[in-house]
Amino acid sequence: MDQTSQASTDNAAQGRTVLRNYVDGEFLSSDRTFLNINPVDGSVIAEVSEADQATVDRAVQAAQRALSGPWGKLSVQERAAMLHKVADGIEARFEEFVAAEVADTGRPVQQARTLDIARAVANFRTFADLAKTANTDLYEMHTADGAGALNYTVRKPLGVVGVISPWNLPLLLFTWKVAPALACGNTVVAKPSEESPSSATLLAEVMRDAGIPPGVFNLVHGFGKDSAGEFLTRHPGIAALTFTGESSTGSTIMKAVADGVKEVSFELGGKNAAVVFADSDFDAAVAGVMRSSFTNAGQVCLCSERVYVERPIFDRFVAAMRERVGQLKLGFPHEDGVDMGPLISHGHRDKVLSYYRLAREEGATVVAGGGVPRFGDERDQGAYVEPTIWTGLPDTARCVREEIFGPVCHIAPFDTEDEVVARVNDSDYGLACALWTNNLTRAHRAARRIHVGLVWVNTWYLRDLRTPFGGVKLSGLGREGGRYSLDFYSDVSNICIKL
Ligand SMILES: O=C(O)C(=O)/C=C/C=C/O
Repeated sequence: MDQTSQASTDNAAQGRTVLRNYVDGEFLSSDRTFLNINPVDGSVIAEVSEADQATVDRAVQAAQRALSGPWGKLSVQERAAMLHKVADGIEARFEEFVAAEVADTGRPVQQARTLDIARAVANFRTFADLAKTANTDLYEMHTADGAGALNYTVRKPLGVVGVISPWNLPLLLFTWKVAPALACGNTVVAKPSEESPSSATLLAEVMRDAGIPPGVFNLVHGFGKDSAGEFLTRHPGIAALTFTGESSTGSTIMKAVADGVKEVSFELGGKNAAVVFADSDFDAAVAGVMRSSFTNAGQVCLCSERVYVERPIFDRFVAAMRERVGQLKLGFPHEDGVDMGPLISHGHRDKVLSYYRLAREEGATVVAGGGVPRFGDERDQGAYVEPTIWTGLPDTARCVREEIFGPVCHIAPFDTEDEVVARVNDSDYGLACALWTNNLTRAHRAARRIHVGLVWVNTWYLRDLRTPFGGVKLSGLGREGGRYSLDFYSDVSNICIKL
């Protein structure tokens, strides 16, 4: 491992950029690298230095030391001020972060600007301020001797927090975890997805330049078996682990941390429903379901892959969706008005296309899409798929029950509220649901009956960062957001004083 002060270097021999790990304030290359591929055209963006067990050990040890260094002595106000400086640093290099995110994912530049990087800044600022202003509990207690007792709660750092984040909203989700973990006084060893390492690596430079002390924030790259993610999960020096990704991986991580009885926060998969009642604002519902089905090429854990439409408007709704899907512009990230980019990788595209084939085998009517677009240029080497709509499948179909994580939805009619609530709840997942209705009483009633962590009514993915975020069943464990993050990233202790 050679140590340098820069997040990346040029591999002159190959003419490639090499992304580094960041451990104890130093950027480390390694003799093992993997390729980071641009999903727009299949080109190589960079080589990524893979962190071996020794590097992960070094990172955890540095993070442990940092807890008792200057970082551990900061007041919450001083910590918050540093996190605001990190947010300032992201803003100062905003376009570099946009470019990094777009290179790794091929998403429209407009989305990277208005969602991904903007939310990274918001995540740091929100949790810096929440940590400063959050209250804790105090209970005055009556006692038999009449003197009473006082109970008050204190939040203390957990220690070293392990972060494993996904490729679908890379910097948004990476900072959704790193920001509160640091705001609560912890130190962090974080592993971004191998599919989207660039923005997290750039963040390491911003952390260093903002004055975050060495060892407080550490970044390790890797993927697959026997790699940084596993080393991190199993490491005895990790006090808690937060993970966003597939449910099956979450289950594997849970087994790995079980012996150490570590705290885990999981934001996992979903097979989310959108429910459109006949009394909804039709155009708003069409626009909303287009967003919730095709945003980020359907690669958001909150996307609607199941759409239920009340029968009187079913045919009209399907026709409107078919027309709108035909108008979606698939293109290069920098093109004006582009709605959708490629999937994250050829591997993920193979998975989505396997469901496109399965749907036909299960008897779906392919209302729109169902294949691979042909551009006649370098995008044909990318990972694009057509946005797709199905109808006609039974609720038991695999395409209606399994998470596909692509730009696709199945639309089915329903007749009564009781029926659709039961069908929405008939799922192994329970993350999010979007309801479209102008009947206020029904909105409240149905929202409470649906077994998920997040319900949106007449909107989708409208986020107040103070609210709890997470799912039930296979969609996850725990809640993050607002004080829920403060409670997860802290040891909460009660102190009882006898008066
Ligand atoms: O918006 C958020 O804070 C969030 O966690 C989004 C998660 C999306 C997962 O695919």
